[in-house]
Amino acid sequence: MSTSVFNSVYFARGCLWKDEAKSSQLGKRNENRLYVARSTSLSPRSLQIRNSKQDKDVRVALLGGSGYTGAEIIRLLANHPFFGITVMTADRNAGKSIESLFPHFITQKDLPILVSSNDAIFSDVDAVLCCLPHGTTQEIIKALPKGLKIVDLSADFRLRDTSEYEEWYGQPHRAPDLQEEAIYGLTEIFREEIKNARLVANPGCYPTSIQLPLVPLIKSKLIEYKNIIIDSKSGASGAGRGAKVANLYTELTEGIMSYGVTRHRHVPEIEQGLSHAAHSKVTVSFTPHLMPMSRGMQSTIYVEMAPGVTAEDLYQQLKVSYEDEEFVKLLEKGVVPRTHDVRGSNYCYMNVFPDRISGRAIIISVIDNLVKGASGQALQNLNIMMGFPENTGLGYLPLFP
Ligand SMILES: NC(=O)C1=CN([C@@H]2O[C@H](COP(=O)(O)OP(=O)(O)OC[C@H]3O[C@@H](n4cnc5c(N)ncnc54)[C@H](OP(=O)(O)O)[C@@H]3O)[C@@H](O)[C@H]2O)C=CC1
Ligand SMILES: CC(=O)N[C@@H](CCC(=O)OP(=O)(O)O)C(=O)O
Repeated sequence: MSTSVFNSVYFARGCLWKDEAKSSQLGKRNENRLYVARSTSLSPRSLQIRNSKQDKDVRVALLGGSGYTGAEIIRLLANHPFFGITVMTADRNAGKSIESLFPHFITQKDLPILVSSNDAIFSDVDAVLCCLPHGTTQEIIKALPKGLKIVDLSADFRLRDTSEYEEWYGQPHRAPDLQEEAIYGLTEIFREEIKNARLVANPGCYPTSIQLPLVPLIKSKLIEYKNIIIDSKSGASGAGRGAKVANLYTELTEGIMSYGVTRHRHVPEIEQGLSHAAHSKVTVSFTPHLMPMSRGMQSTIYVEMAPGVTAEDLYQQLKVSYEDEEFVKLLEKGVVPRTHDVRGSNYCYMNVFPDRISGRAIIISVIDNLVKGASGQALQNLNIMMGFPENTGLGYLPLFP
């Protein structure tokens, strides 16, 4: 296709050049247009998916590029027209190239070499995506130059009460001042606050799959705040790439395993979000399970409805709450959400079912733990913080089968 034909095809489809995109109403919700970077000569080379800064406007430092969520950021950013990775860190893997750790990135030759956090230089960086283990992140973010936009995927800035952090994470909070300014990044619920945030605490994967259906139902007082029972299941990538016996093939395959029973560290995060929605204390029973699959997450939630409320009322409320949302989808009545159907995408699919027991309902929600549960939601948030339409670069359809 010649350049002029290519351009006219794109213009005909309503695409904007990137400076038009930036000066249009930035951060506008559910903008479905496709944005393309300006390119004066469109050779096959210039059409290859690329990751480094090159023509891209926002220079991103990716901390923890050698982990699973870091790799997912790299995959998603390959198609992002405005964000390019200019700095990438690792710990044990510092000094290596990304393709030596992830051979599926062999085409991404222009990505920087992984360096240790101490050797990373942030002078030419606009934004930071922090994909490090919880407990390491507060010190590292504290030392970053002011003025950078930061999305932290770890749990280090999610709990507003620093004593609660200490109780559940077993160490004192090392950046309480930063905690005060951190905004909780459950995009569909805190979009307005995220727009002006400097530091966003990206939610945990379980809390994302649980709060998305429950927050609107709690806000509208359709369900009781007690007796909420949550049974969640995660693929093994949720535990990261580090070697652990529990993640060996032999330990995972042909079975499921409950863990963190009664004391999983996501409980305070889930209760914080639900209590904020209720304006009073909400407690939940939560049990996560490790499943023999690489990615995907399902939360099955059992609730007691307020007097006189039916499952149809819950369904209608979720329909209203999410009808304009691009990434949260209430399925047709009776259709069971499956992890298969969101795999590799930034979607959360959900549905509500009347329980056989009167007065109760069962809600099922599914996400991909690495996308809406981590890196996809992080990019959705960074898009908003940098003034781009929040779906930019996130137009991945689910990967099935
Ligand atoms: N996996 C998931 O589904 C989700 C994860 N999260 C959170 O995102 C964060 C990253 O998770 P994930 O990618 O799965 O984890 P991984 O274990 O796969 O990756 C961790 C990354 O951090 C680096 N790292 C490890 N220790 C240190 C340290 N002390 N100082 C600096 N860098 C270090 C690792 O480098 P190296 O490879 O060199 O050791 C690696 O790049 C975690 O906080 C996790 O809880 C949130 C939602 C979902
Ligand atoms: C399967 C598995 O191990 N999952 C992780 C949760 C992943 C996640 O969202 O955790 P963060 O709070 O660390 O971001 C866990 O249970 O600890």
